[in-house]
Amino acid sequence: MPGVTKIILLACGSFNPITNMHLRLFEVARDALHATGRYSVTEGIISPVHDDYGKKGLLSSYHRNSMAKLATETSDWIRVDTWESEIQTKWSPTVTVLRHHQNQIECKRRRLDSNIRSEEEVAQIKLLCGADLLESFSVPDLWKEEDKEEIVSKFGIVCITRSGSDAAKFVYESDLLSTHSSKIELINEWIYNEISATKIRRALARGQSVKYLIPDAIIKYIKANGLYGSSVPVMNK
Ligand SMILES: Nc1ncnc2c1ncn2[C@@H]1O[C@H](COP(=O)(O)OP(=O)(O)OP(=O)(O)O)[C@@H](O)[C@H]1O
Ligand SMILES: O=C(O)c1ccc[n+]([C@@H]2O[C@H](COP(=O)([O-])O)[C@@H](O)[C@H]2O)c1
Repeated sequence: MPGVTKIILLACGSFNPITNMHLRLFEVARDALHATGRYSVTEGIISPVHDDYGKKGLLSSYHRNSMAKLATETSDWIRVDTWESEIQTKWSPTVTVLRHHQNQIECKRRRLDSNIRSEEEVAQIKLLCGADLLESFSVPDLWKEEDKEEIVSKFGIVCITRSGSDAAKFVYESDLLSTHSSKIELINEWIYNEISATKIRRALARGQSVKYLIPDAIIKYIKANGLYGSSVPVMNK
């Protein structure tokens, strides 16, 4: 459609484990982007971080990817991509992951070129994140300046505002982000909740229920593999 930009949303993170909140980010983003009439979201990609990221308590990418794949089984547009966590031999900066996926799209298009009308535009990868990830841009020495610049100016960011954060103020106060504010979509999640992977891990370690917070298939996987300090309940043995 003329004037409508095709978008692929890429979410990077630990996904340790993936929660309903992570999946919800994609749905909220797609609805809001479509409502603008300017974008068509064609795909969502979840890219769990490499084990070398070294965050405390980070489970192996094997398990994190398996759970994310189970969680996306019922989606017809969100998928898990393991290039970052399994093909790479070390942690990759987020800009490298974005570049990889943009290249993939462009290579695929070249392969299909004869079947595609030349004026048809190629889909653009955008970083999908929560406000906490955007706000981590201000943590000293965490992100390289040139990476932040490339992420926001070349790819663009779709940020879902998490309760208690003030993403608009954060963009205003950052020279880099406000210069490129046309490349940043801030989307309000009105039906917000406080599900976080940290709280899920904590509940599991305490033997508390996480039903309705993460998909049932993942609860089953976690229990079956004894992850996060959970154990198989006696009656289910
Ligand atoms: N409740 C939430 N609202 C909005 N965005 C969220 C929320 N929870 C996570 N995200 C976003 O999901 C993406 C991946 O999250 P990630 O797994 O790294 O963090 P997390 O769920 O906060 O995990 P942890 O609790 O282990 O730090 C990030 O962009 C993060 O900002
Ligand atoms: O590219 C960077 O410099 C960079 C710096 C800090 C974090 N990231 C990415 O941001 C994500 C943060 O995940 P988490 O679980 O620490 O919130 C993860 O995918 C990291 O690879 C990326």
